[in-house]
Amino acid sequence: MIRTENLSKRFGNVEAVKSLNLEVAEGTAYGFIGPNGAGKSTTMAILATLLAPSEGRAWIDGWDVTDHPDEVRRIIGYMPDFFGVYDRLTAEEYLAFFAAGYGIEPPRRGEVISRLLELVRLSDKRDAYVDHLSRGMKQRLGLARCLVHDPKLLILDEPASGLDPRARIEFRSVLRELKSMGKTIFISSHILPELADFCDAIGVMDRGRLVAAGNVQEIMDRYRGGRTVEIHLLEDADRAVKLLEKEEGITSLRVEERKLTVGMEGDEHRQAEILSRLIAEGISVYRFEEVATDIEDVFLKIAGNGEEKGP
Ligand SMILES: Nc1ncnc2c1ncn2[C@@H]1O[C@H](COP(=O)(O)OP(=O)(O)OP(=O)(O)O)[C@@H](O)[C@H]1O
Repeated sequence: MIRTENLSKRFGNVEAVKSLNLEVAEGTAYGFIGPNGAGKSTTMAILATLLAPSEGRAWIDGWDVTDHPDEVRRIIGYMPDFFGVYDRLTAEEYLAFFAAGYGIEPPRRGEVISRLLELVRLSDKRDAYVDHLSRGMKQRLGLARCLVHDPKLLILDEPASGLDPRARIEFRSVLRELKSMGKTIFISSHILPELADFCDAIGVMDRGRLVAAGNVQEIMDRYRGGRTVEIHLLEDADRAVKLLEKEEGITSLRVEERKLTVGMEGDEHRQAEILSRLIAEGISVYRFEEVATDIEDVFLKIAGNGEEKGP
């Protein structure tokens, strides 16, 4: 559904996207992950035919985005990271405006709008002014707007950013429904866990490059390395930190008040050794346990090593 070949975009001296080779199969929910400035929005705007690439090519469902923008626009629904919502319109009028823009004839508009409002769970807000809607509702209305022409592919740029947990869950459940309808969903976020359990595949961008791509589990296995242990203390972390900093094979150390999250090489014997050192030092440990590696840590590892790893 999406393919790019050496896709690049420069803004003056800034190389926002560097030789990107991406493939997204039809029907996939694909998470496009990366920190701020990684090049996600730029890539999405090129795929949405709103920006011209500096080099390389991109195809949507076989259509070249540069040569066939009209065909591409019929296939995609694009939700940018910021969009206006025409405050003086009701939800229904807002969608009617876009339905008209997409050439949906007036007799069909009412039905299309009802169906969309139901899908995004806003049927009861049909007559509400858009500026009276909560942020989560506005986002869902924005999603409905990019569905008016029943596109096969959705390109959603950080749709969940700024939403509270409940609004995120609601948004995600609408996305699940769209996925079950067979839509291909290309969605970006700078937070991997937010997408990991929803997406079939992910691509991680860092400084314009795709540094990892594949199914979530494969990527986790490839980059996990080592183990993570949580150590809970009855005292301030200073003494424990000093001790751990001298130990070999400690790959990361995060302190949150009296809890330490320690990335380390080695197996359970090594963990036992560390625990006995802490105890021998008189440090009051009341919990010491291995935890599943945080998916966010894996992401930071990938993104942090981006330049070296290559696609
Ligand atoms: N119109 C523009 N003019 C100049 N530089 C730009 C423009 N658009 C993007 N950039 C630069 O290109 C790089 C990639 O930006 P982009 O917005 O694509 O990243 P992103 O991964 O979407 O980040 P964010 O999550 O912050 O939106 C950044 O360095 C950005 O400053």
